[in-house]
Amino acid sequence: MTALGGVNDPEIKRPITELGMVESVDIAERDGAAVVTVNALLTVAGCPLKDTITRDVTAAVVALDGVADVRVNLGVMSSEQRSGLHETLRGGQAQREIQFAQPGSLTKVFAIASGKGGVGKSSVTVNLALSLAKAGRKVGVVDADIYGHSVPAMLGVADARPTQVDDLIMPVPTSSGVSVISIGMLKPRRDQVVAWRGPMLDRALVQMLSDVYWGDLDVLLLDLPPGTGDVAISMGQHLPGAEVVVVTTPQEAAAEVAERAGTMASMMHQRVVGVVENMSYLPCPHCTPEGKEHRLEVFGSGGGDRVAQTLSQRFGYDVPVLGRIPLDLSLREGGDSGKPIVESNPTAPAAEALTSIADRLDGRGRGLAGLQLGLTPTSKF
Ligand SMILES: Nc1ncnc2c1ncn2[C@@H]1O[C@H](COP(=O)(O)OP(=O)(O)OP(=O)(O)O)[C@@H](O)[C@H]1O
Repeated sequence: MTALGGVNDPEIKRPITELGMVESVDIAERDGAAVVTVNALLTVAGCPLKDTITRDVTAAVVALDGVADVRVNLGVMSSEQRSGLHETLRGGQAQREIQFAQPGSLTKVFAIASGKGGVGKSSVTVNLALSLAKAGRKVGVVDADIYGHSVPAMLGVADARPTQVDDLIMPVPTSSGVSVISIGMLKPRRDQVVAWRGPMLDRALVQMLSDVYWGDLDVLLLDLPPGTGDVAISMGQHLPGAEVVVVTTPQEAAAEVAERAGTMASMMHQRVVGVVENMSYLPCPHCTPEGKEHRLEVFGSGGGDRVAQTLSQRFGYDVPVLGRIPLDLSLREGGDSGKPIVESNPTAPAAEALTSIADRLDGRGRGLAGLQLGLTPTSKF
């Protein structure tokens, strides 16, 4: 049981022994060595991660002295056992609440916003998530982009559906350790259009934040839809402590709408922590390394600086440019193949720029500067 205590459920990320997933362990003797049979219980029938659980249980037990063979039998929890698990995970709380909005929450929440679509917001989100995970942080991603919801594909789990234990949803684990839930996973069919009005979108966002068992995360990243619509308003209401990163391209027209996205965050009393300029330039493929690098400014220049300056002036605190990411073929390819560039080509300049932005975000302490505290003056008696 001690050895099995080192095996985590891949979705819940807690020891299977704590979750009531080990029904029994039988030890028989064969030629002076032990043959161990572990009867484990899956949360739901057809759990997509049963192979991972079998492999991890086998590895943990076979490593023990004197064990010759391990057999793993998988059963499924009864509804009472599932209710017990549900109770354990909810920590006795019956009430649905957003853990990240609680005053004592230690999870840093960053919403990745943009004015217009296609500027690379989702690519930035997944690469920041992976960089932070590589730095040892426990990271969750909420893909709230109702138009694109491209995050699962970029993380290599395009067709995954989350496991549900009663009314609790498990985020989908990825090979990089990042857990993800996407608005696309809440639709009955993948090709269905999200044609929802504000209240429905609000419910979907709340569901992704409160009905999903996120565990203890260090960082939660939200990929917002482009623009200043319903999801951004809901996010502001439900996660007032979230900090916002604005993604833009260098182009004037993109910068102008990005400023509006940043201003929207401030209207919702959220702090804008900085601007990421994506598709900043294309390193000229014909220039030799000894010469000064020639940069092709495919989308013009100055957008990131412009957004940073305007927002700094408007809010009265420093909104820096957190980094500039060049155009890079391997960034696009990494997104398409489910292996983001910080993992597939970490020494590429675009990957290094993304890693350094993640480091800057990671280094940020929690502060109250620039935040409205929502205090209401009371009259003196
Ligand atoms: N720096 C870059 N170099 C090369 N390709 C990039 C870069 N940034 C993003 N792309 C590519 O541009 C396309 C759009 O990027 P992405 O989906 O991340 O944008 P988005 O802002 O999230 O879009 P939407 O809001 O429409 O979902 C993708 O194919 C992505 O791979």
